[in-house]
Amino acid sequence: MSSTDPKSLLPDSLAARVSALTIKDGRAMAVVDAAGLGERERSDIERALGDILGQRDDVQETRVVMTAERTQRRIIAVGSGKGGVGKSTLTANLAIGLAKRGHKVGLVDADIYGPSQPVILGNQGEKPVARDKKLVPVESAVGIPVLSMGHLVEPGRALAWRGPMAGNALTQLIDAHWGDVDTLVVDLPPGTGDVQLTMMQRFKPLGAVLVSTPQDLALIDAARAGQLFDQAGVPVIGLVENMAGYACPHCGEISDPFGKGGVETAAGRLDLPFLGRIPLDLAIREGSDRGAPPALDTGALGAPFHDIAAKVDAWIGAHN
Ligand SMILES: Nc1ncnc2c1ncn2[C@@H]1O[C@H](COP(=O)(O)OP(=O)(O)OP(=O)(O)O)[C@@H](O)[C@H]1O
Repeated sequence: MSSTDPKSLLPDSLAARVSALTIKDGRAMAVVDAAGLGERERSDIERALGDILGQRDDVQETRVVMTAERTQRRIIAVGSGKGGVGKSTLTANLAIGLAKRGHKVGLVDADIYGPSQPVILGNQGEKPVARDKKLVPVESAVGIPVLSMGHLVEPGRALAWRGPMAGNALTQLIDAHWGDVDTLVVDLPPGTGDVQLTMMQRFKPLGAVLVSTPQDLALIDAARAGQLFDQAGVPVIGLVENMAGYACPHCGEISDPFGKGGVETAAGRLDLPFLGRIPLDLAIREGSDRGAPPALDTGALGAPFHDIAAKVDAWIGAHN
C-alpha cells in the first residue's frame, strides 16, 4: 500500500472530484462524487483516473465508483410560464413547509431574471464562500440553506447570461456543499429557457410544481412550461393557483381581481393534479419583503402553503 495520500497523485481538478482513493494489493479504488456530471464527463473522469493510476507499478487494476449522490438528493423544481406570478414566494414557503414535515431542505434560486430568495429568506448581502472549488450554501434565518444567482452576481447582471453561462451558474449552485440536505427545492426562471434545459439535462428533477395566476395568458404559458417538463420525462407534481381571491384588509370582502378557479380548471383539462390556491393577501407580500415568509405562520396565513407542502410531501413519498 502506498505510504503517501494517493490523492496527491492526481491533478487538482481531478482530486476535487475524488472523495476517496485507496491503493491496496495491486488494486486502486477511486470513489468519485458524480453530482451534476453528464455521461461524457463521467467517462472522461473514469478514463483519466485509469490512465494516471494505471501507470503505477503498484496498480494492476483500477476501479472507479461514481457515487449516486445525484439521485439521493432529490430535486423539486418550481416553475411558471411567466414572471411575477408568485413562483419565488411559493418556492420559499414550500421549502419551509417541506422542512417542517421532516425533509432536510436546501433552496436553489436559479431565477436569473429576478433572484429574490435572499430577500424573502432574509439573508441579502451575505455571500457564500467556496471550499474545494465548490460553494458553501448560505444559512438563512428560517433555517434553510440557500444558494442564489443573486449570490453570484450583482443584481440585474445575470440577465445578460445566455446558454452555457447560465447553465454553468446553475451547476455551481446545485453541485455545491449541500451536506445532509436531501431535498433541493429549485426556483427556476419563468418560461422555458437555457436554465430549464440545463436543469433537465444535468440534474433531472424528481418532479416539478407549476405556479400560475388564474389569468388566461399566464395559464397558457404555464401549460407550455408543463409540456417542457413532460417532454424531458420530469413529472409535473401539480399546479398551484396564486393570487386568487383578494381579501380586502378593510372590510374583509373577497374579490377576484385575476379571476378564480382557472388554474384548477386548466389542471383538469391538462390532466394534472391541482395542489391548491393561495389568496392575494397583502400580508404575504409584506412578509416576503421583510424576510418573514408566511409559511412561518402557523395560522390562516401559512395554511395554504402547508396544505400544498403536505401534498408535495405525499407525492415525494409515493415517487421515491
Ligand atoms: N399571494 C400573494 N399575495 C400577495 N402578494 C404576493 C402573492 N404572491 C406573490 N406576491 C408578491 O408578488 C410579487 C411577485 O412575486 P414573486 O417574486 O414570488 O413572483 P415570481 O413569479 O417569482 O416573479 P419573478 O419571476 O419575476 O421573480 C412579490 O412582491 C410577492 O411578494
